Amino acid sequence: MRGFTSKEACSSAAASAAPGTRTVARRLATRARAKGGHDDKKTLLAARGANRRVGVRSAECGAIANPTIAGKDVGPKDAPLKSLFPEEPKKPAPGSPKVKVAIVGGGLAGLSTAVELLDQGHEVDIYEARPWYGGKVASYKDRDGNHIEMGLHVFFGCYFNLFRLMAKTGGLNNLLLKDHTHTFCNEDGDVRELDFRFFLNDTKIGAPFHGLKAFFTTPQLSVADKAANALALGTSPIVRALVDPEGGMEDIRKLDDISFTDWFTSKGGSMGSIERMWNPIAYALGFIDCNDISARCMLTIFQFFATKTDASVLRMLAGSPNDYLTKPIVEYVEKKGGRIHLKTGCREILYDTDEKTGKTVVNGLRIGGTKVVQADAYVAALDVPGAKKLIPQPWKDSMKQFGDIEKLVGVPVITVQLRYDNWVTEMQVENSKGKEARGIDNLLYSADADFSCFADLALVSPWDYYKEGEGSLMQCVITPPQKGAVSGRNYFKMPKEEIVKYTDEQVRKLFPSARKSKLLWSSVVKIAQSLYKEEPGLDVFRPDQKTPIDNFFLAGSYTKQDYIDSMEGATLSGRLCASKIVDEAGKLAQASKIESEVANA
Ligand SMILES: Cc1cc2nc3c(=O)[nH]c(=O)nc-3n(C[C@H](O)[C@H](O)[C@H](O)COP(=O)(O)OP(=O)(O)OC[C@H]3O[C@@H](n4cnc5c(N)ncnc54)[C@H](O)[C@@H]3O)c2cc1C
Repeated sequence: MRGFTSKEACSSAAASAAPGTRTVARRLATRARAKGGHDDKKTLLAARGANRRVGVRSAECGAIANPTIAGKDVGPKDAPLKSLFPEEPKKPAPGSPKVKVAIVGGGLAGLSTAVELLDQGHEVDIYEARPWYGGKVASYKDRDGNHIEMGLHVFFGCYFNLFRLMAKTGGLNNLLLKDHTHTFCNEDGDVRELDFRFFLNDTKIGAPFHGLKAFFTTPQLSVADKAANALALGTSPIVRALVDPEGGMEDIRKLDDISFTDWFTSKGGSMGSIERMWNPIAYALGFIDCNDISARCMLTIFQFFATKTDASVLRMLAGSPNDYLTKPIVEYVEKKGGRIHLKTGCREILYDTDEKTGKTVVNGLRIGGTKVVQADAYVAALDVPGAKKLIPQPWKDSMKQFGDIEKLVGVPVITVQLRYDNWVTEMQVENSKGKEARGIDNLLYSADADFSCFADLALVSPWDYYKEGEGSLMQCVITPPQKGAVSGRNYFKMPKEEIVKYTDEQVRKLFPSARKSKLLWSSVVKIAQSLYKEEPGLDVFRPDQKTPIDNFFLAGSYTKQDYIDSMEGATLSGRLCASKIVDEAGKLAQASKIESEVANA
């Protein structure tokens, strides 16, 4: 019936420790809120400590706490590949040229670009179309004070660039460590783990052995599927990556033309593993299934999981993305003199093309209605639909790098929040102490629902989402929303009430405790084009951050970088973009014609 089969004794310790400590954390956090939000630092810090204790207890019973995630310790030595963690920029020499940079887009990529440029002493303005910053990782409060998120965000242990950014801007302690397991929820409370916790005589056993242990012991796959899995992954570039990570990645890049299903089954992998394990993971990574996702995308992640012990550990924000992820970054930008202009979308890129040389130079951005702003360098830190719309058609027609962007598409996704009066993931877990109730404080996957990944925000991110007297706040990511993974329903066309009805029905199908619970509140966020669709053959069309136009650059998770479309990819793209601007600063300053911001009628 149920999971947690490996290490019952360990589950028992976690079960007895976690709810207790969580309750303390919740009470303290609630008290802090009651005392006027987040101003009562002492109480909040106490809550923070209580939450950390959940991680500490978990570590004692086998989950891997990552002691290197502590600001100063995050560095290239931890990154799986050189290409994933650019060198730290050198301190600018006195008198080195400074440039003024206009960044369009206030998502993580735009913010990351801004932080890097400001740290190098350059001047930055960010122009964001929406009334809030953060892009796809944004959240805002509705009229009743509920935090509405663009999507459920999970942090893998290999987010070295994002951890570096969060450490720099003071937000790293806002991440809560989860048990080192990946949890699959099947119908009727049948929860099964892929358990990376591996200790022999109290010695932590790391990569690749913890991964092998996880895959060979998981009850989510049959013995036959495990054997087929071993055959397929055992002949993959991951094996090369174990001794030669850069070489392994080279081989993985070559697998962009084939879907994960085609590659995996050609190597002897079974459809059983695809259906019960890899599809939910593919949906969580790229919002598409294994038939649609490229083998490169999946194997990139597997490589990190296989070669770095803590790459597969999950962390989640202590509260809403706005308060605990983007706000510290924005405050850092503003403290360093950067300016963020919200509700200030860029309508048009203004440029001149020399008829003789064919050379194009950007000379301004049309912002809002009629205002024009000028800078030495311009960055489009946009999502795929935003970039397609803003980049001038003549550029797409004449410069391949811009034309290629038209070949990329965004995938739709729907995020549903459901607030219950009870703890819906609470399970009767049987272990050496008997039966006890346990809520699941981690990211959850399911092959039995139209939402393939989800979490109880009241447990995983309690500082904003735990509410005294109420229960779970399930945040469910419906992928693919045009043909629900299990039901085939077209959610995108449905009104909100119907989406909520079907999502709630499926929560009840998965968790028996949900069947006794009352749905109190719900919200639905639809994004028609979110991540770029990582289907076979498209990686080659991702544009570099440097473009054929000397004073125009690109950033964004969809641009060329060795990570998948993600928060880490967006942050990395910002670092790459900033370093390319810094490299060109002398030329850009010399070529600059701007004197001040001009307003044109
Ligand atoms: C539902 C969901 C769940 C996700 N879960 C995870 C996860 O668990 N882990 C993970 O790592 N990643 C996750 N992601 C992916 C992650 O959120 C993105 O990869 C990342 O945030 C992209 O950042 P970006 O800055 O490149 O793009 P965006 O966040 O899209 O930012 C682009 C910005 O440009 C602005 N803009 C567009 N046009 C204009 C214009 N003309 N003028 C001014 N501004 C403009 C937009 O308003 C937006 O703010 C998830 C995404 C979604 C949608």
